[in-house]
Amino acid sequence: MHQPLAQPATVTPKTTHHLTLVQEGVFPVTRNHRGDLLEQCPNTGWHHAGTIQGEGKLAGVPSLFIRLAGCNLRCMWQMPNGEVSLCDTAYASFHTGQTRRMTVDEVLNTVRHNIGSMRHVVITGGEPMLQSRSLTELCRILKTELHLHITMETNGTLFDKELAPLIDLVSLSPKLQNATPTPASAQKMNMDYKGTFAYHAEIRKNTEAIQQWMNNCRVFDNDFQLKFVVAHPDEVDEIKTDFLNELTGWQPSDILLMPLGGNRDQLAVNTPIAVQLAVINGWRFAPRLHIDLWGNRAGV
Ligand SMILES: Nc1nc2[nH]cc(C(=O)O)c2c(=O)[nH]1
Ligand code: SF4
Ligand SMILES: [Mg+2]
Repeated sequence: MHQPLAQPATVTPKTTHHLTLVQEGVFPVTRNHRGDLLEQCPNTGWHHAGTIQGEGKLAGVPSLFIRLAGCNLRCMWQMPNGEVSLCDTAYASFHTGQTRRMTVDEVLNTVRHNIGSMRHVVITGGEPMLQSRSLTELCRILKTELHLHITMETNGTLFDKELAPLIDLVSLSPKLQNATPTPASAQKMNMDYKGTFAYHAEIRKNTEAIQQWMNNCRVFDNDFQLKFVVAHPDEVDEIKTDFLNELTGWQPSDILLMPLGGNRDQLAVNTPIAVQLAVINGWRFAPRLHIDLWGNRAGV
């Protein structure tokens, strides 16, 4: 059962902004923003808060996650075997029926009551940059008062110069052509191809915004990673031509290949492909440890 440990005091409001999160909001947690113990244990199945970062340069590092709702893209991948793989967090990006509005103070207090010995928070989505003004207020306090390391996962289509200095590791995950819905893939998922899907191809690539993030990292001594989802060897040509050749100031160790797949079966197919392509090009392979551990469960 939960240990009756002394809890940090809930801090009185100092902030003014709100954030729109998914239902689980800050995860995995055992206490709410007031410090009360929750009845249910987190989706990890553990009786304590926290998980490990499953992806990227900091894979394996104990972390708390903050998942914001809404995304400016609607990704859908056609696997080489014809299967369609939807965004692994579609409930956060475009099936956002159940969201949760919290004040920045409520988010901060939830972090305070659950952070324990962890030193890392990961802000993810959906696309967190759609709420960059509120995020700036949140991150300023996460850094100045809680002294936490902040990773932000973003699709790299948007930049914000106020927020950038506050992000210790910006995890840029630009989307390749393979992520754009097609009439056939949308139909397979019983979704309407029209409307926002049509914008995917237009807005998914913004190398100016990516370069601004990378330049800011150099100025403020922060780090970045360029994380590409792959399922097919041809995608490496596109990564080089459309992204790496247009960008300056990266090293091979900043380029990560992550296998396409939101569940264990899809990952099992695409992991050997991503590993081989990483080895051939001198880049890194990025696992998805949370999917290995918990499958496609949310809030882990
Ligand atoms: N443990 C864990 N690691 C993660 N790394 C990136 C995640 C994401 O969904 O953005 C994620 C996630 O949802 N859980
Ligand atoms: S950009 Fe990321 S969060 Fe948004 S739809 Fe694509 S995979 Fe999902
Ligand atoms: Mg993700």
